[in-house]
This record gives sequence, structure tokens and C-alpha cells, in this order.
Amino acid sequence: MKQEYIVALDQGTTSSRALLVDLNGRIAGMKQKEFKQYFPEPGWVEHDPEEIISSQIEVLKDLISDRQIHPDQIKTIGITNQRETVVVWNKLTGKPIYNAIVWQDSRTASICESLKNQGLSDYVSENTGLLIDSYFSGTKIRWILDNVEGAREEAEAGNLCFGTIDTWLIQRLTIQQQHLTDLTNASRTMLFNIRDLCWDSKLFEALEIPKSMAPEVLPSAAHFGDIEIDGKPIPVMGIAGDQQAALFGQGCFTAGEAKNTYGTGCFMLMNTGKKIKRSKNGLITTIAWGLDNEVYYALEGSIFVAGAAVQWLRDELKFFEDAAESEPIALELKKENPVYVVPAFAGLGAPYWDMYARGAIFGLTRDTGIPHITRATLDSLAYQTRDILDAMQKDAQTELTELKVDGGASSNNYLMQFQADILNNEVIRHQSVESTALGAASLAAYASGIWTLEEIRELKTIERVFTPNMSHEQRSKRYTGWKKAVGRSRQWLEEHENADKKL
Ligand SMILES: Nc1ncnc2c1ncn2[C@@H]1O[C@H](COP(=O)(O)OP(=O)(O)O)[C@@H](O)[C@H]1O
Ligand SMILES: O=P(O)(O)OC[C@H](O)CO
Repeated sequence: MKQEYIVALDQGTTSSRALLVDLNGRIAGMKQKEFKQYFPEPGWVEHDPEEIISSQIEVLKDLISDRQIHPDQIKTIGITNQRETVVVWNKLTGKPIYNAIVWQDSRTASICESLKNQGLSDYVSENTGLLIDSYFSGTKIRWILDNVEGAREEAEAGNLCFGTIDTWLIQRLTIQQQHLTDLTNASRTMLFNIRDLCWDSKLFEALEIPKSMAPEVLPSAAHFGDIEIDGKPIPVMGIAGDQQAALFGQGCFTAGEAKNTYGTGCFMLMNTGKKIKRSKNGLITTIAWGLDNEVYYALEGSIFVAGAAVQWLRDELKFFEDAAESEPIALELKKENPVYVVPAFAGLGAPYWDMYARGAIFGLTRDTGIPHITRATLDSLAYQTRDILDAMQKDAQTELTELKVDGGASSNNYLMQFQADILNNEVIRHQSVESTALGAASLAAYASGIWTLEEIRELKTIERVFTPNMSHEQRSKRYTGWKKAVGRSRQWLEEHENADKKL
């Protein structure tokens, strides 16, 4: 009998991927295509929604044809996606009215200020689990309605709808073209009530967004429609935002289990079970997944710039041509590095939540060179993770003894060793760092009755454990230096400098 597979579509911030996962959980094939990032103004980040679709279709087609897969071999499809990024389109034509505004985009800081001035901070945190920040989708939708000519009138006439990237993919890739999202993605909009599990009317009113624009919300394991592959409809049975998918893919099904994903940004999530846990230390509460009529929650620490800082070294500073070269370059340094990089290119996320922070390099001396800045940039991913882990441990009132890692930048051995050193914890890397895609495949497989949760957990094999090897004094000195550097980069912009620019 021919091998059977699950297909995972992973629509990330910088690339679209399609993966073929066999029924033993092994990745049997992968296609990836980077797409263009648009930075029309400082602090703005956009994607072309049509390019998101075309790149996703291209990688799926290439994967199927390259591996000569017959559609009968594909049991189900799981989708996972960059979260918060939002598209607004016309219901009649299906055409977007503006580019996708990306999660990293901080243009809506002043809309956030006005929500805070309306006294909505506590309401947002109690009902959505989030903080008022330009990171989340709500203010981005408002910006589009305020700034694209004719958009508000069209929205009020019921002709426009919005969607996070899962919704956009379902709309354009499935035969049924329904307007749907899943609980995890809904929980990132700042418009969804995570206690009552419905769209929150008060927040739609405060943001002046017609509720008719919102998609229907399904659990994460559900039938979202069918994608036609070589003439055969294949059911999409699982959807989750990429960080929740990674938590699922890492098998963190029990309260207290956590993972850290090093992609464009870096996101640590801890499963808190069926209870909503509120952070007192700058983390957010999010829906981990909706499964079997139950909703599971997570605490999350969101770092906006992680691998993106390595991309910045590659693309803007031209230090190297491939992100993987950052490892040998960082290792060229034999002495202690006095340099700190704070990659606050999009402000700072958890636990600082400072939309006005900006990137900075500290400690430059006449001999500073590419290895110093490269190493300091990699170190910044580890320091930011320490900030989050400290907050998470305080909130959970427990000590994590190990950290499960995944995502593109977790393949950097220098970084993972430094991470173990600066945390004083073991860092555990599995064979495949593609937990996000495995999570999406696992959700779809679970919903289709292919795998149980126990079987999903057993799919993982440890590839390497990084053990701390730094003195207490050294760790404390380095981390104190980081805290000082972060302090100096904060509130760099004045509020008026960030007033919303118009189109
Ligand atoms: N060996 C490496 N060392 C450091 N950073 C890396 C390495 N490989 C990839 N990256 C970074 O990881 C990111 C890609 O990881 P990925 O998980 O694919 O991210 P995303 O899903 O956000 O697109 C890029 O930002 C890239 O710069
Ligand atoms: O595309 P990634 O993997 O960096 O993930 C982006 C996050 O979902 C943003 O919240």
C-alpha cells in the first residue's frame, strides 16, 4: 500500500511553507517560499495578501508534484499561520482593499492611546486576556477603515469583512470559501472575549468596527472546508495560530508545560489548562486550543524581534548571506563581548510593552566589528527569553527546569548554548525544529481520528540537550548589562512622534 500523509500549510511572517508529514510524524517533504516584506514608513510592516496566497499555492503544488503524491495518499490538511496580521477584503469581489497589516506594525500606537484614555485597559485585559497594543489586529482594522478611501461606508453597508491569515487562506484556498477562523486566531484580535468565547460587542463599538465584518469562530480541530488537490477535495481539519500550533506540536498538553519558538519573533507559551490564568508580570493570556468541546488556555510572552534581528544583520547590514553563518561569526570572538544589541525595531513586547522603544547598540569601542555585533544580536534573543521566563515563573509560581525549543533560529548551537547559560536551565531541542507545522498536522490528524494525544506526544525525539556552563557571577553580570541596555532604549520616541500617519 502506498504511504499516507498529512499536509501542513505553515504561513509564516517571512515565508509560506507546505510540509508532508507521514503517519509516523516524520517530515517527508517540505517546500518553502519567502515573500516580500513592505516597509512603507518607519515602524510599518505590510504583506501583499495576493502574494501570501500565490506563495502558499505554489509551495503546495511543488510539494505534491515533486514527491509525486497521489491525492488519495493525503488524509487531511492542517493550517497554521502568523497571527494578528490582518486583511480586510470586499465580500462581493473577494479583493483586499489594502495590504495585510503585519503583527510587527506599530502605526496604530495613537489609536491604542485613545483606547487607554477611554479607560479600556482593564476591560481589554479582563475580557480578551491581552493588553492594549498595536501588536493585535483590532486597531489595524480600525486604521484601514479610517484611512482607505470609501472603506468605512463599504463596511457599514456590510460589504467588507476582515480575517487573520488563517481566515484569508480558508477564504481563498477552500472550495466552500467560508468566512471562518479558529479560537486561537480569534483570541489575538483584541476583539474576542476569551471568557464568553464570542466576539466582544463593546470592543467592536470602541474601535468603530462593524461586527458584520467578523468571521465565524470554530474550535481548532474542526472541518474548515476542503482544498482541491489534483481534482480531489481534501478536508482541512485543524487550524491554529503558529505559536499555539507549536505548543501542540511539542506535545505540551498538560498544565505547566512550556515551549519557546525562535522564528521571526520569539514566543514562549505555557499551557495553563482549562483555567484562565492572569499574569501579574507583563504576560498575556491566550487560547491554547479548542478541542473536544473544551477550551485550553496559555500564558504567553511575545518577543517581537528575534530571528528578524538576524535577518536585519543579513539584509540591511550585509554581514553575511545566510542566517546560519551568524553562528561561526559569533564564535570567532574569543574574548568577552562588551556589546549589547536591543532589537526593539517594533517597540518592545512582553514583559515591557513599550510601543515607543527603538533599537539600539551599546558598548561600542574602536575595535567593535562584525563578530561583536553578530554575537550581541544572537545574545539579545536569549536575554529576551530570560525576561519572559522570569515573568512566567513568577506568574506560575513554579520553576521550569528545562525549556523545549523550536523554530528556525533554534538550530543555532551558539545561541542555544548561550540560552542555557543565561537561563541556568537545560535547553531541549528535538529532531525536527518544525514544531509549528507538526502541530498543525497533529491537530488535523487528531480531528480525523488518525492520532491520539498520547501518540502525538510520542512522535518527538530529542536531538540535543544544552546544559548550562556559565558561572553565576558571569551570568549575573551579563544579564545586568542587558537590563541596563533595555532601560536606555525605552520610550525613545515621544508620543507625538508616533502620531498616526495617513496614507
Ligand atoms: N542558524 C540560524 N541562526 C540564527 N537565526 C536563524 C538561523 N536560521 C534561521 N534563523 C532565523 O530564523 C527565522 C526563520 O525561522 P522560521 O521558524 O522559519 O520563522 P518564521 O516562521 O517566523 O518565518 C529568520 O528570521 C532567520 O533569520
Ligand atoms: O511567523 P512567526 O513564526 O514569527 O510567528 C509570528 C507570530 O504568530 C506573531 O504573533
